[in-house]
Amino acid sequence: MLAARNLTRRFGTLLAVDDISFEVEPGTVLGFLGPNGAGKSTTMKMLTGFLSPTSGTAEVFGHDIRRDSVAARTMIGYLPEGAPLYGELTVSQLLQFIADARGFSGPERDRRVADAAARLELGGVMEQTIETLSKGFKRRVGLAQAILHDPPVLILDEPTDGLDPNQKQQVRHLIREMAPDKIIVISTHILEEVDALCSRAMIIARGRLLADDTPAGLLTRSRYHNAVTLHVDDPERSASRLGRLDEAREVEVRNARVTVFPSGRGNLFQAVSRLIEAEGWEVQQLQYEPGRLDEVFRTITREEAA
Ligand SMILES: Nc1ncnc2c1ncn2[C@@H]1O[C@H](COP(=O)(O)OP(=O)(O)OP(=O)(O)O)[C@@H](O)[C@H]1O
Repeated sequence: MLAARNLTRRFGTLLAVDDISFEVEPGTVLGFLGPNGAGKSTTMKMLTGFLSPTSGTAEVFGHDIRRDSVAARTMIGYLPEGAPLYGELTVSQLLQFIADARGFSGPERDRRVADAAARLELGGVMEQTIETLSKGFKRRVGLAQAILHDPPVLILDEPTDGLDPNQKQQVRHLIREMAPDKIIVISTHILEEVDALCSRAMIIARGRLLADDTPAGLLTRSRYHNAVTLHVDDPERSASRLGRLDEAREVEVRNARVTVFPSGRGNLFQAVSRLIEAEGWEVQQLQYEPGRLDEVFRTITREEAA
C-alpha cells in the first residue's frame, strides 16, 4: 500500500503541507481536490520522493521514500505538474531513454515503448520533437513515460489538464482500465472527474486534509442531498404548498425552480410526485438530488478559510 505519514513541508515561513497522513490500498483511485495553492502538488512531490519533506515520510509497499528511495521509486509512475520533458528529444527517443532508465533492454525495451505509445495513441508523433508538440500531446507523452514500467502506484498531477474533451475521455478510460490492481492518485480541479473516476476523494486546503471520503460520502454532506427540485409554472404558489408536506423541512425558490429539502420523515420524492398529481401542476422537470459536490467543496474550503 501507499502511506503518507505526517507529511509536512515548509517553504520559508509558509506551511505548504501540514501534517498529512493517510493510507491507500490497491484498487483505489484517490482524487486530491483543493483550491489553487492548497498543497496538492507539494504532497504528490513528497509521495514520489521528488521533494524532501520537512518532517514525516511516505511509504510504498513498505519501502520508505527517504531511506529506501530507489526501491520505492521503482514502484511509482509519476506525472508531474506541467509534464516537464526534454524538448529537444523526439517522443520515441524520450520513451526509449525512460525505458533504459527503468532497466529494460533489447526486445523488452522496444515492447514497453510500443505498448505505452499505443495506449496513449502517440503513433503519429513518435518522430516529432517534444518541443513542437501541442500541450495535449505533451501531457500524453508525460503519461506514457509514467506508465511505461507498469508500476503498482501511479501519481498523476492533473492528468487531464490541457486535453480536449475526446482526449480527456480517453485518459479517463485508461485510468479506469488500470485501476483494479493499482493505487492511482490524481489531482484535479474538475469536480465531475472525481465522480467519474475516483473511489475516494480528499479535500485539501491550506496544506491540511479536510475531508477523506468516497464521492458518494461527500455528497451526503451536501445540503441538497436527497432534496427534490422541480420546474413548475407558478413556483411561489407551489413552494408554499410543498412547504406544508410532512416530508419537507424547508423550501427554496431559485431561478424559477423550487427545491424541497427532506425532513427525514417518509419518502420526499414520492410525496412531491403525489402532490403534483393531486394539484394537476404543469411540471417541466422533476429531479431527485444526490447532492452537489461543488457546494460541498465550497463549504468545506470556506469553513477552513474562515
Ligand atoms: N518551491 C517552492 N518554493 C516556495 N513556495 C512554494 C514552492 N512550491 C510550492 N510553493 C507554495 O506552496 C503552496 C502549495 O503549492 P502547491 O503547488 O502544492 O499547490 P496546489 O494545491 O498543487 O495548487 P494548484 O491547484 O494551483 O496546482 C503554494 O502557496 C505555493 O506557492
